[in-house]
Amino acid sequence: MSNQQLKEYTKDEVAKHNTPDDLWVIINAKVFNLSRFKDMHPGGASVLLDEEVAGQDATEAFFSLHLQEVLQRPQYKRLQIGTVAGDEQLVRYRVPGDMSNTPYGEPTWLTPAFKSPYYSESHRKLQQAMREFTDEYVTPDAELHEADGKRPSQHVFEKMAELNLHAMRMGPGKHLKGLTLMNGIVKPEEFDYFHELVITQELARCNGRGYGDGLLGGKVIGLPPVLNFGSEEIKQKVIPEVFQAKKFICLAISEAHAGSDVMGLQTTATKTPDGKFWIVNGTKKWITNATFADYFTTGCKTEDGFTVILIPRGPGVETRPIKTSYSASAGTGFVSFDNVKVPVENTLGEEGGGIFVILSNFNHERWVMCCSSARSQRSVLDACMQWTAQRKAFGKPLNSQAVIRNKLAQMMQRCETTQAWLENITYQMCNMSYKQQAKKLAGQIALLKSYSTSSGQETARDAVQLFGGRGITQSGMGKLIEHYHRTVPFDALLGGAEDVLSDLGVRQALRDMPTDSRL
Ligand code: HEM
Repeated sequence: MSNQQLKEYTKDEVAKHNTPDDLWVIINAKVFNLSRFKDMHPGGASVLLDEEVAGQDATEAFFSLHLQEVLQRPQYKRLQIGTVAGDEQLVRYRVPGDMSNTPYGEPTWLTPAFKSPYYSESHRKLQQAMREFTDEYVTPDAELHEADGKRPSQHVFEKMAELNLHAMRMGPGKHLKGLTLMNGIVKPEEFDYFHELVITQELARCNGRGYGDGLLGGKVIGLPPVLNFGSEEIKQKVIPEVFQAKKFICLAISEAHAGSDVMGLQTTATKTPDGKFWIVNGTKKWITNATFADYFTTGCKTEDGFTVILIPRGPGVETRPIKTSYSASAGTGFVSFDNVKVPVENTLGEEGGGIFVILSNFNHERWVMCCSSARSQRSVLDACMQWTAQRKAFGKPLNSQAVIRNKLAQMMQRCETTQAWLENITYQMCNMSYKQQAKKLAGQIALLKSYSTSSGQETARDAVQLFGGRGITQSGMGKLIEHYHRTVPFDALLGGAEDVLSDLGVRQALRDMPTDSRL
């Protein structure tokens, strides 16, 4: 019901409705009739009958105990019967596309009065469009399927396909040629890594970690070997199907036997005597999107070493879900290949050259993870800033305590450091060839990823302390914190474990140590 259709009441009129059978309250300048709802109220009837609540303005009490989204739910919106004459809303309701007005709630480039050399008008326009798109289509679907474990809805995949988001998430390149990107906001030839950063960071705001990976995380890592190393025939068939969300693809590398140690893999591919087919045998574990994938970009041991082969779902390919501590919406699965016959034309890159195919993919994958990790941490900081301002303990807001402010300080430092380093690396990526990136940035990206995920885990731990019991509760005011704290280890493991990445960063630096320098 719009405000125009709602009746206006004075505060005195509302105050007369303060009995169990006739119970009204004012919340944010709106009048609610809770007479029938009180017995179904999850917080109990007694709190609503309190003399400071029944018939009174309960705005402060309400917002100290509920997320504002509660009032947007249709079943509760219906309880609203009127507005209060002359009363202003105390709390601003968020609408799709809104920017946070909390200090540090957005990266500096999106904060009024701050400037950045990295972003142009098209980045800013894309950011606004992505924010609206995420709020309107992605977040509601994430809320639903993070909880029920079903894969993201086909209509979301299709909406993303219409805007060519699946193509844009593969980064800049020839694959964008001729496509209309986000209704023409960005031209294919101007699309750069900052546009991709914007897309990744805005999608990360859906705050569904498992769902977010379900939203074609498998494609982001499984399709590049096809794009960069597939035959023309394979590319022409597979890429359009995947970009249009008609088919799904995943990367099948890790096994029960080996994860970061790619050369330790045991899945084998042997050629048929006529040399026309591969016969693939083996198993893969923790494969994102496996349960609904149509194609598996698979690492195999071959006669010449390690080879990557594109395996379509078919006879001999089985997948089953693996229950992990994030949502089954990610489609995390166990894959078995049992005498699977695949044409040799499905080989991606050189036979025996698989390690190059996989390694060239790692930088981009890890950088994407840094983008989303930086943004998720910021959403947590935003929530902590709001919570510690509105939550009162011992008669004062939490943020009036120095020990609380110290936790906020550290969160701000981690967020700003991660984003600034990320933007610097992104700028270098925009100015280096793919080959140069592999040579010069592998170490930087590895170090940033391990920094952002270890700092993310510290932020998660601190945020739980700030939210108390709500930080370990899956509904209500701390649900974002509970979710982040439970799922942040996925950032820290997927794409390379922290210790492995830190070590990689240092080893890359040592490789370039001059032999002629002395202290
Ligand atoms: C339109 C009016 C209201 C609606 C629709 C509503 C709805 C809800 C819902 C959905 C929850 C569960 C939230 C969760 O999952 O944690 C809840 C909890 C609660 N509500 Fe309300 N409520 C309303 C008004 C009020 C008011 C005026 C008070 C007064 C102080 C109140 C006090 C509480 C309390 C104490 C809880 C438990 C909070 C917790 O466990 O953290 N509610 N309410």
